[in-house]
Amino acid sequence: MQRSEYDVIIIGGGAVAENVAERAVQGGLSAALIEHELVGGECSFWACIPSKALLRPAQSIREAQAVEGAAEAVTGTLDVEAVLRRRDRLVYDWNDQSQVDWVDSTGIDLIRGHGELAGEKQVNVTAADGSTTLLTARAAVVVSTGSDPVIPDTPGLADSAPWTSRDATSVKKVPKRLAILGGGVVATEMATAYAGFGCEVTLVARHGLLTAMEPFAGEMVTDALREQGATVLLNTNVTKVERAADGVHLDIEGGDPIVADEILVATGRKPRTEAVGLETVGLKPGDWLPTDDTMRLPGFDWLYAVGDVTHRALLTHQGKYQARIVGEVIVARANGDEVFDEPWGAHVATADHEAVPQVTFTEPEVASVGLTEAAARAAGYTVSVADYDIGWVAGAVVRADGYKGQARMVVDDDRRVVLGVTLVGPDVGDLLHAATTAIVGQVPIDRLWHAVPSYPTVSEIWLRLLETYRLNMRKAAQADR
Ligand SMILES: Cc1cc2nc3c(=O)[nH]c(=O)nc-3n(C[C@H](O)[C@H](O)[C@H](O)COP(=O)(O)OP(=O)(O)OC[C@H]3O[C@@H](n4cnc5c(N)ncnc54)[C@H](O)[C@@H]3O)c2cc1C
Ligand SMILES: NC(=O)c1ccc[n+]([C@@H]2O[C@H](COP(=O)([O-])OP(=O)(O)OC[C@H]3O[C@@H](n4cnc5c(N)ncnc54)[C@H](O)[C@@H]3O)[C@@H](O)[C@H]2O)c1
Repeated sequence: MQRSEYDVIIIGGGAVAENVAERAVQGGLSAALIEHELVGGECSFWACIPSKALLRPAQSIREAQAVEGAAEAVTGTLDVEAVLRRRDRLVYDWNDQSQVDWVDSTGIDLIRGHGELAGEKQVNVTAADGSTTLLTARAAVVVSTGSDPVIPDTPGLADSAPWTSRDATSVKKVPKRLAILGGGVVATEMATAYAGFGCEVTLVARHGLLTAMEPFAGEMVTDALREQGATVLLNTNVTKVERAADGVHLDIEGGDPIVADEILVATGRKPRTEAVGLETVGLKPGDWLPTDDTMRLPGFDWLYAVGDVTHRALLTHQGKYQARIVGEVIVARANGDEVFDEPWGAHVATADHEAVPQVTFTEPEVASVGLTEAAARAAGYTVSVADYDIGWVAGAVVRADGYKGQARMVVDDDRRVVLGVTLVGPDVGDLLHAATTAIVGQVPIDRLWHAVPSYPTVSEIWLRLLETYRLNMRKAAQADR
C-alpha cells in the first residue's frame, strides 16, 4: 500500500534499483521504487538481455561448425524470424509484469510515475495521468536513473533518424544494410549480431575497436568481424550524414561515401539526470553523479546514487554490486550500526576501482577484468605480462577445431599478485570469474600454483599463464646475472 513516508526512496526502477530496495527491505526498512517506464530498466528490455538473445543463435551455429562431425549436421542457415521471436520471449514482449510480481513479493512499494527530487529528502512523483504525490524519505533517497545514448553533433546525424541501441535490440525487421558509428562494446556486439543475420554491416570507428582493452582484443575482433563479412573502417571520421530516399548517406573523411538503410549510433552514454530535480538540492541537471565508495554523494548524509548514473562502471553486474552495498549501508546508518568503510569492507564498492569484470559477446568473446598492461603501468605499478595462445591448451583443441584465442595476465611484480586478465576466444566469458576471484582475493602467484585446473578444460590457460610468468621471471633473473 502506498504511503507518503518511506525509509528509503529510490528514483528509477531498473535492475540496479531493485537490488537497493531488496536489501533495504531485508534490513527491516520500508522502501519505495519509482519507475516511469518498465520495471527492470534498460538491461532487461533494451540492452543486456535482448542483445545477447540476438547474438546467441549465430554463435551456437558457429560453435557446431567448428567441430568436425557436428559441422556436418548444420546444413541450414540462421532463421532470423525465429531469433527475433526468441528475443521477444526473453524480453516478455516488453511487458514488465514478471518483475512487478517479484517487487510485490518482496514487500517493496512500486510507484509508477516520474520521480524528481523536491528538496532535502523530498521526492515528487508525477503519474501518467498528471497527478502528483510528494513523498518524504526518513533515511535516504537513491538516484538510480541510468543513462541514455549520446548522439554526436556530426552534421546531419541527429536529423537522419539514427538508430540507438534500443532500436538495434528491439528490431522487428532486419535492414539489408546497416552502418554503425562507434568502436566500443555496443558497436562491436551489434556488428556481430547483424553480420550473423546476413545484413551488410559497415562499422565506422574513429580509432580502433575496444580501445579500452588490451590491444590484441580489438585486433582479433576486427579480423573476426571482417571474416564474418562486415566492413570495418578504423581511424575513420564521418563528416556528414543525410537521409535520402535510397537510404542514409555517410560522408567519410578521405574515403568513399557509405549508403545504408539505417545508421546505428553507438558512441557512448550520458547520464539520465536532466529531469531528476537535481537543482532543488544544489546539483546540476545533466551531470553524472559521482559518489564516495559507500555510494553517497559528497556533502550529503541522505543522498546516494547507484548504477550507470554514477559513471563508475556502466555494467549491470557492477551496478547491482553497488546496489547491494548501498542497501546494506543505508540500513547500517539508519540503525546506528558500525559502517565498515575501509577498502574491501562490507559497505564500500572497492571492486569498482580494482576488479571490474566485463564480457563483450562478440565472436570471439572478449573477457577482461582489472587493469590492462597500459593502465597498470600508467598507475605506477611495476608489472610483468604473461601472454599465451589459448589455442595451445588441450581443452581448446578438443573444444573447437582451429580454436583461436589469446590470453594475457598482468602481474604486480612487487606484491606478486594478479592485477588484470584478458581472455579472447570462443566462450571465454565463463572463464573470467576465476580471474576476478584471484584479483579481489589478492591471491599470491605462488599460491595460485596450487589452484590446479581440470584437464582437459580451457581453464588450463591458468596453468600456462603461470608457467609463462615463471619462465619470464627466470629469463629476466638470468639476464641480470
Ligand atoms: C545495447 C547494450 C547492451 C548492454 N549489455 C550489457 C551486458 O551484456 N552486460 C552488462 O553488464 N551490461 C550491459 N549493458 C549496460 C547495462 O545495460 C547498464 O549498465 C544497466 O542497464 C544500468 O542499469 P541502471 O539500473 O543503472 O540503469 P537503467 O537500466 O537505465 O535503469 C534506470 C531506470 O530508471 C528509470 N527512470 C529514469 N529516470 C526516472 C525518473 N525520473 N523517474 C522514474 N523512473 C526513472 C528508467 O525508466 C529505467 O527503468 C548494455 C548496455 C547497452 C546499451
Ligand atoms: N557486454 C557488455 O558488457 C556490454 C555491452 C554493451 C554495452 N555495455 C556498456 O554500455 C556502455 C555503452 O556502450 P557504448 O559502446 O555506447 O560505449 P563505449 O564507451 O564502449 O564506446 C563508445 C565508442 O564510440 C566512439 N565515439 C565516441 N564519440 C564519438 C564520436 N563523436 N564520433 C565517432 N565515434 C565516437 C568511441 O571512440 C568508442 O569507440 C559501455 O560503457 C559498456 O560498458 C556493456
